[in-house]
Amino acid sequence: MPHDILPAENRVIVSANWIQSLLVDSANLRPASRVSSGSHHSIPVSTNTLDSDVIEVSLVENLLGGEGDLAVEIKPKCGFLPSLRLLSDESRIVKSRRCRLCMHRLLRATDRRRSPSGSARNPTEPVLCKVGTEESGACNNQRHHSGRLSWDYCPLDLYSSDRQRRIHAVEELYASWQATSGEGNNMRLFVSGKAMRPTGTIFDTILDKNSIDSVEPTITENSDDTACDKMTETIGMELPDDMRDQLCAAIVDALDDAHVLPLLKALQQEFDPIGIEGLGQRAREEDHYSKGGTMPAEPDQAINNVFPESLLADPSPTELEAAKQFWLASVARASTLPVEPDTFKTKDLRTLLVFHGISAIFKDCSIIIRFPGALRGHQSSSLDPSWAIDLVNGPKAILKVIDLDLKPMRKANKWYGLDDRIWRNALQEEQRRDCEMLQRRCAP
Ligand SMILES: O=P(O)(O)O[C@@H]1[C@@H](OP(=O)(O)O)[C@H](OP(=O)(O)O)[C@H](O)[C@H](OP(=O)(O)O)[C@H]1OP(=O)(O)O
Ligand SMILES: Nc1ncnc2c1ncn2[C@@H]1O[C@H](COP(=O)(O)OP(=O)(O)OP(=O)(O)O)[C@@H](O)[C@H]1O
Repeated sequence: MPHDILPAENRVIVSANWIQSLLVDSANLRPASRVSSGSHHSIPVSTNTLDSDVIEVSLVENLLGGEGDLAVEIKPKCGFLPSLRLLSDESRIVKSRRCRLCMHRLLRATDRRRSPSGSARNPTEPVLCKVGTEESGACNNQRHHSGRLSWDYCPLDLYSSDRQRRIHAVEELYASWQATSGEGNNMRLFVSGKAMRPTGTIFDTILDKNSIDSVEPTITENSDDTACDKMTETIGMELPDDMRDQLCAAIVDALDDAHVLPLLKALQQEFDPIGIEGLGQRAREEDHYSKGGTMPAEPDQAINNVFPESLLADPSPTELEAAKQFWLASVARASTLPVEPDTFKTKDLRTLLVFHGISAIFKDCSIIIRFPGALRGHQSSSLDPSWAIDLVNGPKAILKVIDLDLKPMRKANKWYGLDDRIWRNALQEEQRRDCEMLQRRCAP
């Protein structure tokens, strides 16, 4: 990543006691399920470190800005379709036409529908993207412009070379902000450094879920779930259409100026040549061959531990350096095409898993775009009715990429299992919908 799109960072020495009390005080801001799921590396303060009085920490610039600044955080997610040759006959049916995020959103909707209270809370069903080819990018989403209870943000739109599709993607991200009452993670808006909700209410911090819940009683009490689980029927004030359009266009301009999306997509794709499904298949093959057997015609259904523990240590500095050299070599080739999947037959499974973990970082990172001084007539404690966004006369937007920390390798089995659930559900949903359509057509 070029340094100019990374947050400025300084190493500073602070009191270990102070860090410890900060950790304790902030502990309950983090959703319990996220703490217990073990999805993160442990808090980087070892017992040893706390034995000394001081500790070196990383101080990162506040990207949200201050008084009068408007900031937007977006999480673009995965922007490409997997190589079809390496998919099973069944998964190819959906993975060739649906992007991962749209299928995941559908899985969440299915899970909600099946949960006892889910359907009542979420009257809408998200729309699946349906792509033609990735190149033509004929993303055939059904568009929702009137109601903002649902959204159909598709990353393939955002990463597309067609500006209209990029604009549409950002509009749908904005719709996700509205439909999730500002609690979704695909788009967040900040005014003078404070998280904003569609009602126009400004909160001290979006991490303070308690204050959000107390102000907005329709938010589910289960406040540690993911974006889609937060869909409620509550929609408050939204920006006037002209301001919203101005904002969406300015976001696309900032993304384009920084050339950040093609870079993210290249990193995602280059390090994920065969997909988690292909990696699982390879692991099964290696397991069978090492036991002297032959592969069964159908892959077994034991999806939870497809990768053995021995392959899941976190990457060593040597492995990370090798990955960096691999990336630099592919940049030097200056090819716009990803490395052919066949090339990876020579790479061992461990290397491919490390690569996959690196790809996962870029599929899950976020971008903060700040428009300095964009808010005219804005007071920090309230939204003055006369406030307006001026994205034309202010200084240039500042864009930075965040959340680029390494994913723990032990998540690989989870990634495999989730991918399996995601595509199987999409397949079932397609079949169910086809079946319903047929029934409607055939009804006397
Ligand atoms: O698997 P996904 O696509 O659901 O991504 C997870 C994210 O869910 P999302 O779909 O963006 O709402 C999830 O986002 P939230 O915490 O739900 O906002 C995390 O970013 C998670 O990564 P990590 O455990 O924090 O390292 C992400 O997990 P990884 O797959 O990146 O490991
Ligand atoms: N430099 C920054 N300036 C302002 N806000 C930031 C900055 N870095 C992160 N944030 C905010 O904090 C949130 C969490 O940061 P980040 O995603 O990097 O941490 P994390 O440990 O991965 O948390 P989580 O698991 O909840 O995503 C971001 O979504 C963003 O809103």
